[in-house]
Amino acid sequence: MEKLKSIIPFEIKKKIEQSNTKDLPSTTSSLHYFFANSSLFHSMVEDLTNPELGFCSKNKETALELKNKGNACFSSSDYSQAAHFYFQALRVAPVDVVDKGNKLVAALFVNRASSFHAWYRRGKVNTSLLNYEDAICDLMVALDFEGTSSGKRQIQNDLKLMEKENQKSENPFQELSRQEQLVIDEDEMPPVELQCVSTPTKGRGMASLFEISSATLVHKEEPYAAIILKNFRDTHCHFCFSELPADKVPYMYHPSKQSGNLSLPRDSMTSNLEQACSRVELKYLVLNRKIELANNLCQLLSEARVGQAVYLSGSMFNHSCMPNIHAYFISRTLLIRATEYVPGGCPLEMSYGPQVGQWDHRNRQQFLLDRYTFKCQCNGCTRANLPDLVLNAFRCAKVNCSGVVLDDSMVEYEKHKFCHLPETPENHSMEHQREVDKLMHDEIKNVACLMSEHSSHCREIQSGCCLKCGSTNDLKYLHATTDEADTYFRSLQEAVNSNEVSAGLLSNALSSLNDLKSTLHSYNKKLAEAEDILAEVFCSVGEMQQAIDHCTISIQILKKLYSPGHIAVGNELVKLSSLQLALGDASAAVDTVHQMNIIFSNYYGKHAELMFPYLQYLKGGVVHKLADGRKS
Ligand SMILES: C[S@@+](CC[C@H](N)C(=O)[O-])C[C@H]1O[C@@H](n2cnc3c(N)ncnc32)[C@H](O)[C@@H]1O
Repeated sequence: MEKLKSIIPFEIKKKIEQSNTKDLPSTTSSLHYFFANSSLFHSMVEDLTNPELGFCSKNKETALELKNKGNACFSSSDYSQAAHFYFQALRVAPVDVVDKGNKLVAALFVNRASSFHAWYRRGKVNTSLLNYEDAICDLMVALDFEGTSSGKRQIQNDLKLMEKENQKSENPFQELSRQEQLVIDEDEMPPVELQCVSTPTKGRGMASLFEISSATLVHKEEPYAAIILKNFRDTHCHFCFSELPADKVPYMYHPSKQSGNLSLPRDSMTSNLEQACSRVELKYLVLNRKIELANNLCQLLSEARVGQAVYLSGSMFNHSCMPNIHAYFISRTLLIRATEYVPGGCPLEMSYGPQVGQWDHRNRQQFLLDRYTFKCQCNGCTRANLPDLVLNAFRCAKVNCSGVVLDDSMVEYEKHKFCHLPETPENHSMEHQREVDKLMHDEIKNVACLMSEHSSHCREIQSGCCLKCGSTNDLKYLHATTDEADTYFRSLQEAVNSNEVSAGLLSNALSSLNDLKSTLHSYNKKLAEAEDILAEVFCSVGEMQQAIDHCTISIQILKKLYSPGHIAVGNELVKLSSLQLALGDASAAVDTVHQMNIIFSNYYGKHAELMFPYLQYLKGGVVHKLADGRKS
């Protein structure tokens, strides 16, 4: 009947829908005219009126014959045909006929149900043999035949699972995600039970009752829901978010690739690096490529945002601009690791983006307000800390004074933190942690002792006034000098990007570096950036020792701005070690790779090399160079 309904033309259906009783003669005659010319209609009428098969014509012999045909088909596993014969038999079987001691109609119903169940059973067997496509077909038939709603639900659930499995087996990247899963499964489980606690300024947050040592995995979670971002739909697996191998990616124009958001694929990076590391000649081209590689490697360290997901427990961790935990993903799994020793009961807080040492206080606050609509109340934003004091600071003009000089806007942002100096952590049980904190405290004293020793004085602190000795500095001159130096470095950076560095530009930049050193505080981030650009330039012209010297100074400043064990320092150490390897200084490279290893392990534990395979090549490069050195 449904088949018949489906062939009625749209116009007639519409006419019938919009009709009322007055239109009945016209609508029925249209229908009649249509069916009179339909062969399907005539064959159905014939079928229904055939005295042999008609509903009203019951015939014991025909029913038994059809039943036997059904049984034969059932025995040869042709369940579809068997069900068809049982169905036909039921139409003609008289209700009161008894066959082999049972009512024929009841037996036919049971047989028909058995042939439907046989579909279901065969579907299950196909599933266990991993023949998902066949299994799905079997279950679809079983679903059609199943009469009870609970049975239907059961089959529908089975079908859903089956379709998932089938998609996975079709996905070429499934193997890799399974491997990744193995790495995670074999790894340590979080040893600490975390607690959701209430905080005075940030709502609920997460903490551990017991102390946690650095590098400990504190949390692991699968997403509640996840979705891949539009730009990555053609290049990444929609389930595990991993990048598809190049030959599985359909070629097409990708705006994201054009704008450089997606870095080079990891595989090509590592093989290039491997090649580069194994070369002995220090040709300019090779060196140039190497620093390029190092730069690209560092870009790779900042993970591309491929998808978005909701993690129910993960979303309970609050933000801090001075985080003590680090979150990363392997496939869809969220992993959170402590990056420093955390005393029991202390909140576990990650960075939602900005960090002390990376951005100044004002930019961090603005970012968090714009992106997440909250005013940050973390320790980094409410208490004095060294990086915020020095990041953009000028140096005091007085000879041998290490104090910082702030301009108006820096003073405005720092002023309300002045009276909140970092507390000396008496309750910290770990010796190491106490020393780190003490060092930081001493450093603040060193650059801003007026504010740390006389908290009442802090409120009156003026821009241009050295926070250590109180002497006044000419802010106009300091700004003008650094602005001019900035322009030279910007030109140099542009020349590096377009491969057009000239001797003139380099010499201007070197004298500008001196200007910056004489005006900026020695931990100012601009100095680190200037040193970094110079390292790149010297590398590109093959002056490796100079490149290493500038890179080393940049790292020293970053260690003050962040902390010696911060991942930002680790990224720079990647560069330094590849420069040292290029120069053939194996023993220096050993030390750098060792430091780098500690940092990456702290942030990523056993997953460091899985996340950044090139770490292996840097280690391998060191081993090669050491072996070469022993031979010669
Ligand atoms: C992902 S939720 C964290 C859990 C949240 N505290 C709760 O009670 O459900 C992020 C929200 O926590 C609060 N929050 C997190 N870190 C904060 C911080 N450093 N300062 C102020 N509020 C913060 C903000 O309200 C923010 O929108």
